[in-house]
Amino acid sequence: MSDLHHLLTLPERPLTESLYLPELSRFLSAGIPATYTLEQAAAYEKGEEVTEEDSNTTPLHILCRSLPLFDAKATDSLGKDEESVVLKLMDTLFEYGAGWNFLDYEGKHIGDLVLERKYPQEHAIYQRIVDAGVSAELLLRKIDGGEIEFLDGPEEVQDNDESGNVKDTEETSGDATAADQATYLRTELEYTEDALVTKENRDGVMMDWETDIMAMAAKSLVSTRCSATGNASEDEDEDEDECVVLNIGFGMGIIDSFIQDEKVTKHYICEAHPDVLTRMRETGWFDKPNVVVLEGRWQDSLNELLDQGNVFFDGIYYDTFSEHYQDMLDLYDVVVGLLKPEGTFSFFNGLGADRAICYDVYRKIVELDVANYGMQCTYQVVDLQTLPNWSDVKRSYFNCTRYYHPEIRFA
Ligand SMILES: C[S@@+](CC[C@H](N)C(=O)[O-])C[C@H]1O[C@@H](n2cnc3c(N)ncnc32)[C@H](O)[C@@H]1O
Repeated sequence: MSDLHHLLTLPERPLTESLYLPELSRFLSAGIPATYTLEQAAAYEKGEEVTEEDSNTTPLHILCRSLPLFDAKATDSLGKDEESVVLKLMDTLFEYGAGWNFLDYEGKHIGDLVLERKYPQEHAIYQRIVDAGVSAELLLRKIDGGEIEFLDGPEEVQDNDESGNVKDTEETSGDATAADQATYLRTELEYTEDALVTKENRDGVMMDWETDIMAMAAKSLVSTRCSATGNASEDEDEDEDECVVLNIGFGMGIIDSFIQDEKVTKHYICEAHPDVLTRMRETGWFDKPNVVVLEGRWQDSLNELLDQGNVFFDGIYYDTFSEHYQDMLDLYDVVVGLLKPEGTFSFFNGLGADRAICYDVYRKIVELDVANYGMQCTYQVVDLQTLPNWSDVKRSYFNCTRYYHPEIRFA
């Protein structure tokens, strides 16, 4: 282990600035990279080369792994002064270019390690990593000139990892359905008892563990205007009190059934996949008196509605498949044009949900992005009672125990 790495094992307590900070700065200003990994140090000692496949146990990993367990009552837990030293060490490492998104020799992210040491997600040390992630992602966007390579997952992608229902940005060999919309729309789908999957690859397009989330989302969409208890359509002034809702992505129709329970005046459903549209025909969705089905991709149908200029929504929900965060950014442009001033926009939030830290980074990114449109995003945080069972689908797309349900409204 190099001296830099040893320093970050926090060998001496209590942690003080004078004990740690000048020493760390000395190493880094002497040219040791803040990303210098244990693997590189080991290879150097043996006179070997580090291969690309090697893991990346960075100085930040060593620091996070070495934190005392968080326990407010324990005598050896971090005091406030020590916490501030740790934050300064992190700041220094980030200033010198430490990456926030590497996986160490156990496939762990620095965020995972802090949580493993029992620090709560609200803790300043964990939040420092979130902030680093947000800054890095926003910077990457600028550097890429708008080509967003957004949180494809940390540097090494494990089996079974995938970002959520903007359902992934990671392409895997021989399977582009989750990554490429055109491929997905040509792919045959199959409805099973509790899921909608791609027939050949068994990619989960929609699964019924999301039912409680869909119920909550349906309530949000009608929250400012109407609900089953206060049926707006029976009011005298139709225009004033009508409640018009749009759902983008039918899937298993779970949210649409909940929306129907709310007795909305008009319920638009936008769906692009031919197999799903067939299912909707077979199950009577085209015949429901208050349902308008917009066939085709939202990118086409919703722009037509915008051009029409006479349909506005109290609630808009977005939950598609094989789209990327860039698509959501495009959608914000449409949402601001179609949402009524007091309306609610929400979406299935699987953004970065293959890992708690990435999920927390996305949580903030969305807040910042919608703020650019004069909108505010608030989250209901829900402890998931039913965790997904991935045995029948190829890859999981949600690995967190808490769900952040977004409600976005004009501020
Ligand atoms: C995850 S499912 C939606 C599940 C739904 N929320 C439910 O409660 O069952 C995603 C759906 O979005 C549809 N979809 C994907 N891309 C789309 C697009 N660009 N426009 C419209 N629908 C799309 C898919 O065909 C699929 O039916």
